[in-house]
Amino acid sequence: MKQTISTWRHVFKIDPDRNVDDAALEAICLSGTDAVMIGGSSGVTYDNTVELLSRVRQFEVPCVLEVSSLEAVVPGFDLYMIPMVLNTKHPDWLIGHHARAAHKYSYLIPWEQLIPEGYIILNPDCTAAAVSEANAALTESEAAAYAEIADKLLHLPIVYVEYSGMFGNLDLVSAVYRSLSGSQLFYGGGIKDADSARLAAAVCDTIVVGNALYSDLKQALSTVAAVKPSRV
Ligand SMILES: CC(C)=CCC/C(C)=C/CC/C(C)=C/CC/C(C)=C/CC/C(C)=C/CC/C(C)=C/CC/C(C)=C/COP(=O)(O)OP(=O)(O)O
Ligand SMILES: O=P(O)(O)OC[C@@H](O)CO
Ligand SMILES: [Mg+2]
Repeated sequence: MKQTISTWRHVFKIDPDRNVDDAALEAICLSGTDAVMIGGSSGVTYDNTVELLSRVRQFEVPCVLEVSSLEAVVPGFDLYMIPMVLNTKHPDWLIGHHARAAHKYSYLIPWEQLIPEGYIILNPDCTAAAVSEANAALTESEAAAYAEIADKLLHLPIVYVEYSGMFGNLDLVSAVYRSLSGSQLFYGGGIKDADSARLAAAVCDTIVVGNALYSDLKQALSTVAAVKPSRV
């Protein structure tokens, strides 16, 4: 299925390292979300990714893999989102792992299905920040400067402001949004209900909802209608 991400307003991110029962997965996939993204920053394996993909594939919703580990790249997704951490202290997380992947597997890589994401990680306590050695202590204008480089110099299709596990500083997100002219802004972190979804959606293009699926599914599902026009 040919995918376009530019119309996405809402994405659910599900973690292969966490349990989701069949009823919950059905509700997520039939919720009207624009896409299901499979990913996590730890405990993601080939086996748990294949298993989750095959369960999601019972439904029509677009399903994309956010690659965080080379060992867990599984064929059969609609798209592969490739995080590049802009505010890392170590070049491995910006481009080093990626270059090693290309060096080893270039002939296997379906390049037209890969979409790079310029990550700006801002919750110092999340696993993704620890794994990728992110400098999460950025001011509003510093974060906007990273975004501007991603957009105007690197021409990345996505800038992803990541507050995984906490609701972010929306003044900062808004400053990032204003600095972009071409990149699509994804925001994720601490969206748990319709109100927080609406607030975040006002300052980005696409919201990503993850943890709330595991803490209060009903409230998490309500984030879809909060940001997407209702279907007739
Ligand atoms: C046919 C086919 C598909 C063949 C395969 C071809 C192939 C090998 C393709 C790979 C191409 C490629 C360039 C891969 C990149 C490899 C790689 C390892 C890149 C590094 C990615 C990265 C920067 C990871 C750091 C952590 C991070 C930013 C993860 C993003 C996801 C994220 C933030 C999840 C949130 O995690 P969660 O657990 O929910 O939350 P916490 O952090 O709070 O715990
Ligand atoms: O899990 P939450 O806090 O909703 O964040 C969503 C996503 O940005 C995580 O990568
Ligand atoms: Mg995780």
